[in-house]
Amino acid sequence: MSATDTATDARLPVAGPTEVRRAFIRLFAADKGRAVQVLVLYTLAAGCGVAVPIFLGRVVDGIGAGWDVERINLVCALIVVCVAVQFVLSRLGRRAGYRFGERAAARLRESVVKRVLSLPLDRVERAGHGDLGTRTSTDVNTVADLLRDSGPTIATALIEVLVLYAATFVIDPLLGLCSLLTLPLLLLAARRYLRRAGATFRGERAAMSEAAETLTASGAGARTVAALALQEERRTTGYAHAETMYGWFMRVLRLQNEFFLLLLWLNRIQLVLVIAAAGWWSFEGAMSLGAAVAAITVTVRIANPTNVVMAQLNGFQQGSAALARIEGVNMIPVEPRRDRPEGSGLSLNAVTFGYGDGPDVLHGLSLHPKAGERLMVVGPSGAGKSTIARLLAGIDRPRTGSATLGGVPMCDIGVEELRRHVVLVTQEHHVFTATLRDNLILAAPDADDATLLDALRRVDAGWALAEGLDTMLGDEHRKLGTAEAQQIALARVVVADPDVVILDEATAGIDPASANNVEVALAAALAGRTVIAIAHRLQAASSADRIAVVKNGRIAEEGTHAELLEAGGAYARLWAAWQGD
Ligand SMILES: Nc1ncnc2c1ncn2[C@@H]1O[C@H](COP(=O)(O)OP(=O)(O)OP(=O)(O)O)[C@@H](O)[C@H]1O
Repeated sequence: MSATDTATDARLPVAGPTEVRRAFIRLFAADKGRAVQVLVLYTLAAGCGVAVPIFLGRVVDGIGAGWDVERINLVCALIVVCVAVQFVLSRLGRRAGYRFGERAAARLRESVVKRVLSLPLDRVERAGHGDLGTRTSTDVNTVADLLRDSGPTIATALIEVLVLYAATFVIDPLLGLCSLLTLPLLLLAARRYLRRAGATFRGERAAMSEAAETLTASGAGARTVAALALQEERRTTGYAHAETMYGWFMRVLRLQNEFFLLLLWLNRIQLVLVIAAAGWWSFEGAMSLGAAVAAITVTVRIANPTNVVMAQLNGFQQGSAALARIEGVNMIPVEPRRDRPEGSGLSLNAVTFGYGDGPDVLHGLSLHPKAGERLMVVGPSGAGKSTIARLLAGIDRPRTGSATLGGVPMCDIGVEELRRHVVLVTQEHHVFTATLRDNLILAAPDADDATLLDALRRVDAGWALAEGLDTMLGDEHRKLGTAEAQQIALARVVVADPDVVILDEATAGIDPASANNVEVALAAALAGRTVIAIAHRLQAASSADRIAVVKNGRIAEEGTHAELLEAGGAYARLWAAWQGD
């Protein structure tokens, strides 16, 4: 299988029409009261709107029948009242619709974030930041737009169309039938458009997602791209995705142009039919002039909301396509993780593991860190050290064998429970745009300021102590260097106070001299905990209780620094090479 195939397979699923329909129903059902309120307000507003041409027709007929001025004024006053009431009801409806949309969008946003957070980490990693990012931001915003703007607009216009058609029948049933003549064509055109638009919009969104993924990956891996001179390859891939995206945009535009031109013609044909019939019947005396005027005015007004409904179908299609992608996240099976460990003994028992469909990178490897020991895992690049760290932290599930905490398979333990016992610190650390206090307290929401300051002291973060816990961190505020951000990540671990800490090159971003200080301080802070340190630098190896040497996905040697030097094997060679460096 090619890399591209694997990348595509790793994409998150997209829900089908049934799931999307169910999701819409769920969103409406969650705020039924407000949805009904919006519907009632819009129907009453449309009723007031349609009364205007009917009263106008009465005035025309009344003048012919010799009504006095007072009577005419009274009906005109009624028309003014109808316009005013329609205005007020529409405003109230729009406001209620907006509130409904905002609340539904907020619920959707919360649920998708909650769901993403509950997904297995390896699944999230495989999906890629671009795809997940588009689903949790652009797609949620598109659905929010639909619920807040297009949704209420479609509802208003649809209700208005229905009321206007009903009014033509009330004025004259035959004219009502005339106005309905173009309706089958309109419905056929809309159905064809919706069918083609669904697939087109989904294609457009997927292309946008692919393009975003390429950009994000190129940006995130900029250093690797520069180091391996991959600029040309990334540019070509980027242009290819941009071209695909452009192709989809053009398809969308062509589809819309065809449809709206057809719509314009159908509107005109409908109006011509009604004017011709009303004119003919009124000249023949089969219909009053007032009824003809009212029917023509009503038909003229049908065109506008009909166009609004059709124009908003785009928003509806886009919203449905976006909701299909959001619901796709809900379709990823999440295995229940409810087991509780009995103790905090960590162990890898004859595990084999490989990434995705790739070959095994760990081959029947066993490792049993003892409680309270400082175990160092060393080995050449690509030997499998970080993979061991991921299995020990319960991020990945072994293909065979078992990774257990307190005798329970780690991937069956609830994530929150697991993190109370085992924390993995890598070189990837995130600083949130928030105060220093909020950044630290993430790990233990109940920790007081004294605990936080103590943790900062223990990781040698003098700068943080000097600036204070209220300092706002983030790119827009106090921007942290790599070393400072890493100290925050380490301080979080001290605050979290787990039984087992896995440090995967955790001090690699700090300059060697400072790293030593941080490591010494951290070792003191973590005294009594089980610490598994994965390191390239062998500097601290002599102080480890035990060293495990990994080679080609297997434990090649285990023992203390002195024992391994004496054995004269792989570790002795690594040590000699490192001393030489
Ligand atoms: N996400 C991944 N997808 C596919 N293969 C991977 C992935 N991560 C690591 N590998 C492969 O697994 C093997 C072990 O990698 P690992 O990162 O565990 O080694 P390591 O000893 O930590 O290396 P280093 O010291 O360079 O970080 C390597 O062959 C690597 O290419």
